[in-house]
Amino acid sequence: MAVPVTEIFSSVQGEGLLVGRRQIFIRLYGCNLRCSYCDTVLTEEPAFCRVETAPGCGIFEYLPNPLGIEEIVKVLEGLAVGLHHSISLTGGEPLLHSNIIRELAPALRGSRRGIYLETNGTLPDELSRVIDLVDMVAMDFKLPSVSGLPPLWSKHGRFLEIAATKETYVKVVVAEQTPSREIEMAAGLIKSTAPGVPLVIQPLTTKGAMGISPARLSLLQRQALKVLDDVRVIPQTHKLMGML
Ligand SMILES: C[S@@+](CC[C@H](N)C(=O)[O-])C[C@H]1O[C@@H](n2cnc3c(N)ncnc32)[C@H](O)[C@@H]1O
Ligand SMILES: Nc1nc2[nH]cc(C(=O)O)c2c(=O)[nH]1
Ligand code: SF4
Ligand SMILES: [Mg+2]
Repeated sequence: MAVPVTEIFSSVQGEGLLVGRRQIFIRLYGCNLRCSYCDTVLTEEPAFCRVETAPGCGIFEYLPNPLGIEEIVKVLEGLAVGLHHSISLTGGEPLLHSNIIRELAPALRGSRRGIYLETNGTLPDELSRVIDLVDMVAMDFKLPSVSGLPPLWSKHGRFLEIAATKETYVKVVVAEQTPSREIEMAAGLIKSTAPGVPLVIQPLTTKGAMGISPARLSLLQRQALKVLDDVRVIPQTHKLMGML
């Protein structure tokens, strides 16, 4: 199986409910969306996958794309997979490659808690093909005010129904211009679909700084707490630490 991979590295999960956990990140190439704020997406498939030779050293080796599954497993062994909480499948949008994940996931053994899928929450049919093979799902709801995308609520709703059969949470990236009604929509959709699922409000990061004032952030959390029990505000902590 040929896997187009942007990078593989060992780091500390910087976002969401698993913040602080050690993970190996496998970043698959390609995305079905173009969020205006995206810190990651590439327009062209990279000729090489970069692999940090030791965590945090900033020195990379380059493996020609696409990679084979055995090659990925060897990289994981080199990164001491057994010391890691979990393996993050991210991107881009990893679910663009649901057929690859069906072969790859069973080979990704040796972490302590299995596979963590980081996804934009818009490809429910693809999720249903791999949900039995992953252990945790971190899904975004894309808010039009920040993403610049059209509303995606019905896709997010169908996706959350499937994700909620596993350990999951919803993340929304917010900025100063995010209106209360978008947070209310997000909270309301969780409440009506899978009411126990936590909501993480993640401030937009631009040029290393937060794209929202403390007052606005606090207001958005209070709005969501009127609807849901578990609403947390967590910034992108890996960027504060200068980690990958
Ligand atoms: C790069 S995406 C990859 C996974 C998937 N495509 C998605 O959007 O969830 C990982 C996470 O980073 C978030 N993100 C990307 N750029 C960001 C930024 N500038 N500030 C805050 N969060 C950002 C996304 O919203 C998403 O939650
Ligand atoms: N440390 C760290 N944590 C992360 N959480 C989500 C990330 C992503 O880009 O998917 C990410 C990332 O790129 N690095
Ligand atoms: S869905 Fe994720 S990877 Fe794709 S553009 Fe949006 S933030 Fe970037
Ligand atoms: Mg990232």
